[in-house]
Amino acid sequence: MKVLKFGGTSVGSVDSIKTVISILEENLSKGERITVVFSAMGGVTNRLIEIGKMAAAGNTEYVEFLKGVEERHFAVVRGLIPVKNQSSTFAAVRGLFNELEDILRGVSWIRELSERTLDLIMSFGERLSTLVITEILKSKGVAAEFCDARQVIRTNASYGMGDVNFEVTNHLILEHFAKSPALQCVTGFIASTAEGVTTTLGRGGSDYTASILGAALEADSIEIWTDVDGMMTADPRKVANAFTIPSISYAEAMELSHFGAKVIYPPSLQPAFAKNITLKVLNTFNTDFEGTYVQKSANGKEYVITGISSIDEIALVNIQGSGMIGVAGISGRLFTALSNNAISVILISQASSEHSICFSIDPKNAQKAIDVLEKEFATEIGLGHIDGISVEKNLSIVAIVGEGMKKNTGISGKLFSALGKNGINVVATAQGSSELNISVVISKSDLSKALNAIHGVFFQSETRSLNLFIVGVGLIGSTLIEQIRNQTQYLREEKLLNLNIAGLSNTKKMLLDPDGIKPENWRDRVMDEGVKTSLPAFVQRMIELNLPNSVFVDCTSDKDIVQYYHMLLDASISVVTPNKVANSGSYSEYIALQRTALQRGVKFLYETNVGAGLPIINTIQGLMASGDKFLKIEAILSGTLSYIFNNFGGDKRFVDVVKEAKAKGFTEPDPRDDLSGADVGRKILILSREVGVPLEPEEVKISQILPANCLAAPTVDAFFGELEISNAYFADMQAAAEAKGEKLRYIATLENGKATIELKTVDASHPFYTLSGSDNIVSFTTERYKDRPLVIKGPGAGAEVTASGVFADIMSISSYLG
Ligand SMILES: NC(=O)C1=CN([C@@H]2O[C@H](COP(=O)(O)OP(=O)(O)OC[C@H]3O[C@@H](n4cnc5c(N)ncnc54)[C@H](OP(=O)(O)O)[C@@H]3O)[C@@H](O)[C@H]2O)C=CC1
Ligand SMILES: N[C@@H](CC=O)C(=O)O
Ligand code: NA
Repeated sequence: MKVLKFGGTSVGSVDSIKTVISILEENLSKGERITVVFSAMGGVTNRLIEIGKMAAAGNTEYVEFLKGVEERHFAVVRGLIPVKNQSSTFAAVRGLFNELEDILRGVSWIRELSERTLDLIMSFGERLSTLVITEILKSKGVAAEFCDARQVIRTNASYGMGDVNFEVTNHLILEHFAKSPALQCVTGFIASTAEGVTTTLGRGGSDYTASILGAALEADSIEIWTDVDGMMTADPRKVANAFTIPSISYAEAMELSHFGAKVIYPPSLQPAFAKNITLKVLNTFNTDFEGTYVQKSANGKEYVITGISSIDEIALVNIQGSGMIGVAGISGRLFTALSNNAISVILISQASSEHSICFSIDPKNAQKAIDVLEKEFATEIGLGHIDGISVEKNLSIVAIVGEGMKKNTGISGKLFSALGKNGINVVATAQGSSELNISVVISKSDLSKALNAIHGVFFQSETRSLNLFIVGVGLIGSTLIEQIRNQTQYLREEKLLNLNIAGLSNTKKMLLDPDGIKPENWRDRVMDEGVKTSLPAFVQRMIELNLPNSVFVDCTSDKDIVQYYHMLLDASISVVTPNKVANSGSYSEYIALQRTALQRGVKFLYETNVGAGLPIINTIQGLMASGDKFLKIEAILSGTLSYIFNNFGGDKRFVDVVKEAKAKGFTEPDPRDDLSGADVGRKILILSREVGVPLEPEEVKISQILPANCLAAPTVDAFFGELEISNAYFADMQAAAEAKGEKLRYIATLENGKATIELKTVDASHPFYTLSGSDNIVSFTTERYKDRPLVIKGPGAGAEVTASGVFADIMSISSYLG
């Protein structure tokens, strides 16, 4: 035998009632013994309260409102009962409305709406819906019977939330059901006193009715039919990845619902839980879905936590003072005073120093709480034993819930690390010794970010998102987007990672979309929907969006963009860049960025600053972290110059090889940066800093390979013009080297704290002789690699290798964020 309860939305319209009827028919066709409880049609209870208040205020417009309610019920009768059977139901419905009209007239005469009268007014909602549905079932030949719960559920006279007398109630239920073999259609939410006065069951009322019936009748299960797919791991309006919890324990359901999950109200299901009855939360609008099973203990737990719940808005009250330390009874007095004034406390936290106690409450009680406590502790405040009482608003609570936390280590670590890595400050925290719940108080503006970040780390088999904001969609930026496009499926399937491009910009247009810009059509979207670029606006919007796991990717060579890095890192947003500007400015700037990233617990990654995708920076950082000491670095760090010296000669003019290098994507956006040695200068400067030599840019000694006329060229076009007329200069240089059987190499060296860059010729015995294409080569002589240096060699420029280095940095942030 089972009890089914249908909520307001399930019985809210002709269509939804049709579904309800088919669910009932299916049960009956299987020979199930069932009892059904109905809520009022969706919105009707609130409407009746409104109408009652209007009547009490003498506002006669309530009559119109009441007509609207009546029409909704008539529409159901017309829609679902055959014409020949309609008149008796219309008459019965009308009869109830006549009664209600009389009551409301009385209310409007005496201008008074007591809780007792309001309970009576509200009772019409369930009486009407249940009456109509019973008649529909009867018209379909089902042996159904209307059961007014006031006949079987007894409460005391606490109007608004009657206290159930279970002894009498259970007896009445058993008696009624013993003599009524027909399908009982029971009004939810309502009950009566022993004197027959109508009462209601308070929050979660119809669920309570189902639970009381289920427990009394020892049902096998209770089905709560609602309008969502069961209980979810988090509020789906805030966490797009939230999913239905298949199985949950009573205790977990209690904890989750305490913090806002409104699907069911488990305290009202206590009678069923006490009898160990399985509860199923099912969706009337998705009947095939399994829903959530609520049982004594949940089965087949896949995750260590069961769900995350939250309260959007709370106030945190803090009371502190040295006079509280070691003094017994302070908290007793505090909470008694609050309770005497009906201020309910949501969370409490006290440090073991006993210097302060903080607790959270509904913000609407904040002032009252202060007044109450200032009065209670007036003497202590006067004597200075208590400093005072402060209140902080605009806060939210997030709680992770689950029996899996019990005696399992690392869970709070995981929670706080997810918050920390996303720059979310924890204002207060509480964990009960039941280990069922860890709650944190955070700023309200971080709520959605916190929920998503926590959901991502605890429910790892779901796809996590990394939100990318890419500025610079030229050669490297656009290649990166293409690589992301090609990897989307692999990352989703194999790494459960969704790279969400949430922002894009070039110098002309920018587009931010937290829902994502697809790599397939980003050009069109930026063109069509983009607005005029403003970097400050881009960065500000990013910070405002406050998305979890955000990464800023700078694929420009812009000098001014760097000023935003600090702001971004400070807002706990990681930065990835191939742009060398930030790390090759002043040493203090370089160090400041490293420190900010470290302090904020986010990443600033720039592997492609040197040698494009070759693992040069990572190798140095690994060696440094493990305590190695660098004695010497010798390197070819320009893909462009490497390519030029590997391909120049014969009948190829120097200028043409430079143009080829540019066309192959090896050069800087301005190729003068490569040929002037500036780019290599920046790279050896960055390497110096990475190995602990704090050089300034002007300390790098660069010997020029360009003649003065090329260096002086004011524009890129003019520069190419000067290269054309200087061909003999380069040809002579090359010929001289060839004559010796040697090759030209532009070599950067760091030794004894000094960085130099020189054009040298190397013979066949030199390790740098055999380079080809755009190869870079770096030779590290360290204390551990002293006799034979550690050498890294390979293509050190080009769109694909650079973009893939940027991609790898992005992936390492994804692993870091967990
Ligand atoms: N090529 C290579 O092998 C390597 C390159 N790098 C570095 O990669 C970076 C990008 O190089 P590359 O792709 O060739 O350069 P491109 O000139 O092709 O692209 C630069 C992009 O940045 C945009 N941009 C520039 N300034 C701004 C700004 N202030 N606001 C918004 N957008 C801006 C440009 O917009 P618009 O299109 O409107 O001009 C363009 O989309 C450089 O820093 C380079 O040093 C690093 C390692 C290797
Ligand atoms: N222009 C650079 C690209 C990589 O940083 C080079 O040629 O090496
Ligand atoms: Na690199």
